[in-house]
Amino acid sequence: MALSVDKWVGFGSAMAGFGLLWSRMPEHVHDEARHIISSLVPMLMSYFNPYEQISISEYGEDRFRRNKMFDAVSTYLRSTCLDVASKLKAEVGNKSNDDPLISLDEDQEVLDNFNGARVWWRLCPKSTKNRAVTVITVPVGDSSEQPRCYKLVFHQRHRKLVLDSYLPGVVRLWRELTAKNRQRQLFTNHSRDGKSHYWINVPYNPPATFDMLAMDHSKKVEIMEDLAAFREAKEYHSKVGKAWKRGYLLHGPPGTGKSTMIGAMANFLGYDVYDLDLTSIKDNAELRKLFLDTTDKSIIVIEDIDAIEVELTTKRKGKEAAQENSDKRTVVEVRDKTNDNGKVTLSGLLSFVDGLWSACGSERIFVFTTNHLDRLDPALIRRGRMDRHIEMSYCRFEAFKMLAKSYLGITEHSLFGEIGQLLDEIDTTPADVADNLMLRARGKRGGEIDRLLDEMNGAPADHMLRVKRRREADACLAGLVETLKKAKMKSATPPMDSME
Ligand SMILES: Nc1ncnc2c1ncn2[C@@H]1O[C@H](COP(=O)(O)OP(=O)(O)OP(=O)(O)O)[C@@H](O)[C@H]1O
Ligand SMILES: [Mg+2]
Repeated sequence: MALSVDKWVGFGSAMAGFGLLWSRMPEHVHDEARHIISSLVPMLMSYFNPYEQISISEYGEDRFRRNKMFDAVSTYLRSTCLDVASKLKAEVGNKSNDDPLISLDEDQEVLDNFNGARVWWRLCPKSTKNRAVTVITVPVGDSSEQPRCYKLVFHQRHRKLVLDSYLPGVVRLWRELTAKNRQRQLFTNHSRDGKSHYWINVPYNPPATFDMLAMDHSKKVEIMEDLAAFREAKEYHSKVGKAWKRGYLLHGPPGTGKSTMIGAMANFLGYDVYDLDLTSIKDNAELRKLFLDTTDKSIIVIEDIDAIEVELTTKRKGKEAAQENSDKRTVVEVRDKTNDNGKVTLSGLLSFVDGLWSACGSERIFVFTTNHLDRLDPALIRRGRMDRHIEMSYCRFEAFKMLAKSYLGITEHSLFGEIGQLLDEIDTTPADVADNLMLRARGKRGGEIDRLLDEMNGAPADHMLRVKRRREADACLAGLVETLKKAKMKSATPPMDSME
């Protein structure tokens, strides 16, 4: 079929050439005859060549910009038509796995079916001339070298279907696949020579997922549902006239999983993360520039907002307010010395969260974290400003069971009862518990385990592995009980100065 389609298109070109020649016939040919024959040419052309063709060039008109339609077609063909092609090309992809990137080789033609219509695709190599007949072509510059291009051939009766449904479908699939396979990025603000600020980014693959986040189960499900609803709520937001953004305030003691939660959110939504360091930003104008440089589908994070807010509060309330709290005063004095004029102000920050500027950009999530909810300016935490306040709290038994499952792969153990009781009595962070569950405990008790395995030498490998895991879990949990008991004793002992 490849040949026959080419022939038809070639034949069409020949007929077009003939039409051109005919229109330049010498004067002596009778005018009327010339007119009749000229009008017959297009009819003959479409009779003999019922095929039409669309070219999609690799580069845009200016030769510098890639034509995204070309990339869309490459992705589409890679995912749908490779099975029927015999000439393929392999390259090393830019993903972290070793799977090569397979694509259609040049001059390989493939057939695709769409709603009963047959269409043919071919990747044409770079050439010095492009003689194909085109219905729609991506224009190319004056240079004699033509970039690579895809040619799509279809019967003229399918023209509407191809233009209105098939090609938009190709673009849609490309967008979906690109969004799915996209490498997430972590951005942070950086200043050049202490002057202008810009974002720098690195690939971001946070290991945390909601599955492994140790916290109250129903609270976790609620957050996941909230995020999922947000992602789908484009129409809702435009209907009620609200910017498509959401604010979360994560609060709780250090080591309770606030940063881990941000990673889990990014994984869940597939969004990029912008980690905004407010302390190094000069003024509101810089802050605005940075916000405007963020992309849609992103999480904008400001960690430890209380530390920054100290300064902002001071700006609003005057120095007396700062003197009430010695912690705060230290920060304020340093900041005041270094920044005399322009400052980032609370109102500047809030204008992006829910003020005038919040309408710039969409599908953004703001996450503020703090260890001290009580130190925040009421303007920042008033209802409606941050959509959700999420408390990350100390590790209790339910959270511990999640950690034991992720770290040790166990759901029950004879020490669980004692651990549950101890966790109810003392405030321990998930970070401390997780630290005890890491198999680093082998350092302490690994010798015993290795001796045991030596004795078992000759037993089936999977049995040995099971025993090894069990022993390691025993060691970690025993270590955790020891740590918790020590912490309990410490908290029960009155401090020295109170005994005086
Ligand atoms: N709720 C949790 N679930 C699972 N792991 C946790 C949890 N909390 C803490 N961890 C573990 O402890 C480490 C430290 O936690 P994380 O950095 O998220 O705490 P944080 O609340 O952000 O602390 P800080 O206030 O100091 O920034 C994490 O790498 C993670 O391994
Ligand atoms: Mg943190």
